[in-house]
Amino acid sequence: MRDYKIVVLGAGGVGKSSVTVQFVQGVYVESYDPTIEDSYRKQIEIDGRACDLEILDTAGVAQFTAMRELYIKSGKGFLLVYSVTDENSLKELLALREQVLRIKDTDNVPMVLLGNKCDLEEDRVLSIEDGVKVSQDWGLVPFYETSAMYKTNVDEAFIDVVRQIMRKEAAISAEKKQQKEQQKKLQENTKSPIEINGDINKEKVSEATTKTPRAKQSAIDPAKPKSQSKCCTIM
Ligand SMILES: Nc1nc2c(ncn2[C@@H]2O[C@H](COP(=O)(O)OP(=O)(O)OP(=O)(O)O)[C@@H](O)[C@H]2O)c(=O)[nH]1
Repeated sequence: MRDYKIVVLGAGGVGKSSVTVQFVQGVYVESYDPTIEDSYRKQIEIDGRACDLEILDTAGVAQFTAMRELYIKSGKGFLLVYSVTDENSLKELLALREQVLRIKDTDNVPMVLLGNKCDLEEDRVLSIEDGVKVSQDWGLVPFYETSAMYKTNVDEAFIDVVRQIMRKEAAISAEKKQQKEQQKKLQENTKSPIEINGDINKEKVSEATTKTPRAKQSAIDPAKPKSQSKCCTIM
């Protein structure tokens, strides 16, 4: 079973805990209790592979965000959550994504963008198009409008990020394998024929052995031309 560490990030009150608890336990948390840090585990089969997910529900409110950098360092995949009822929560995500890319030191980080509370149509201030626009600006990061309350797109979002991690890990191990093979080929090519082929080795050794006396002879025979003696010395 493989381990997948997923980190849920976003502003305070957007529904990070609700989305996480709905995915892990299948229940909706109505009350609001600002998170400091909660860790959940869930075992799930994705594409025929058993996965052990460790999900870190992080703090959104400013006074609890000191540990964020550490969470990001340890995370393999990220759920970036905003609320469709809160314009600022989407703006906050822009800075959060930058922080993730900076800490990970790559643009290729498994992540999904979640516009949560999509059931609250009357309070909505951000449209689907607003989310799509951000997803496009981020290089087509998968985007889901979710409702933790109705479990809309919640499983889909988590499974998407795990699949991204799987693809990334597969690509990295394929690249490592290719590099090893290239290195092996390079080493073989730089070896002399004597080292590569045992038979050649024997042949060369016996040839060299049988030729050595002649070489010595020609070297001490002043009657032989110089070019011939050089040839024998090389062997
Ligand atoms: N209608 C509706 N309410 C939601 C949804 N998701 C969360 N809520 C409510 O929004 C409030 C905040 O949800 P939380 O899940 O605690 O938010 P959070 O992002 O974890 O908040 P912090 O821990 O402070 O960062 C709670 O009262 C939830 O019941 C949703 O999809 N629809």
